[in-house]
Amino acid sequence: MTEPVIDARGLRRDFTVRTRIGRFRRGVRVVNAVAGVDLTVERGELIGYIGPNGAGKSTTMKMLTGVLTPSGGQLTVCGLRPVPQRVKLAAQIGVVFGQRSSLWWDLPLRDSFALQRHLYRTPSAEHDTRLRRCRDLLDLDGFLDTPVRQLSLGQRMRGELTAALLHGPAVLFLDEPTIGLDVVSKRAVRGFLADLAAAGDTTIVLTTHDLADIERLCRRLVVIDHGRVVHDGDIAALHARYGARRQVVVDLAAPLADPPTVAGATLATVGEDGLRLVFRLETPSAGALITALAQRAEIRDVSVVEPDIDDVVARMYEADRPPAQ
Ligand SMILES: Nc1ncnc2c1ncn2[C@@H]1O[C@H](COP(=O)(O)OP(=O)(O)OP(=O)(O)O)[C@@H](O)[C@H]1O
Repeated sequence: MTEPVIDARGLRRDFTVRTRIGRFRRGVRVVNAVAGVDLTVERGELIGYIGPNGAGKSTTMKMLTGVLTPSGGQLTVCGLRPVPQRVKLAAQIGVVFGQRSSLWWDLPLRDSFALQRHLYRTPSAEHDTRLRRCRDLLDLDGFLDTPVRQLSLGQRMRGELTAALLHGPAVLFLDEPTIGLDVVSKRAVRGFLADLAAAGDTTIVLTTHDLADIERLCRRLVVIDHGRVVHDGDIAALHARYGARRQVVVDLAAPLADPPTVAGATLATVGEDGLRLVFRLETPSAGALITALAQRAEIRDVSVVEPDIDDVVARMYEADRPPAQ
């Protein structure tokens, strides 16, 4: 068996934070930002690394990319120890962190990419092939000659993704790559990542709060909360385990005095005019509910609303918390 691309055992990172106690005294408090994470990622996998604010996602990403030294545990990425072997690791990984740019602000994208090639000493033919592919798939040609500071956020993000891939990394780390992007750029970025994942050569670790990113891209979700992994599996298993409910929104032609009771569906709200009913589904299928309603009333429209990932995470959070004393 080949070695996993990412292998973390009991990975920890603490921060010591100064606090004020009363008016004059000061104390220190230790924050266990990452509190013993086990994570194994095989070559070619795409994982979603998700969790509520402050869960420890960015801290983990910083350790995986060699920016932060772990406080404990064992960690290898591409067989390397990220901090001591940071220079070697840089050749193996690509990083897109929303707040930081790897592009030169005053240069056109085209020149940033050329500099990138020199920095990484990428052979021209390889560089040109990869750039050609990114130009096509991310539709870069309209703004290749525009200075980076004049690009829209969506254009810049497409440029950042290209820059992260031109040296042919084995692993791509993406922190919120679609946050704040316009619809066209979001679609371009998601489509591009889906293709990259399907090709199977690049391992991708993605943190995001965007449900559409997760549903479109992540077969495997690793959920972290309070610095610990609380779920590692697919999205269906997550929904099943934490009982997030889909909703069925039904618009009727006329109000219905006494909506039918159907096993597996609970009437959650009725619109003010009585024309819109919202049901919470306990079972995977909305079929029985729609059939029962259609026998009693004229249905104008039906839509099924998937549970929000934040909702799932919130439930998970409640489930793991000890009951209030
Ligand atoms: N440099 C630091 N000094 C002190 N505490 C820190 C530092 N960096 C992170 N923390 C704390 O560690 C915990 C985890 O933070 P982290 O940024 O990793 O969370 P996150 O899951 O990425 O959150 P978000 O979704 O809001 O970006 C938080 O309680 C945060 O306040």
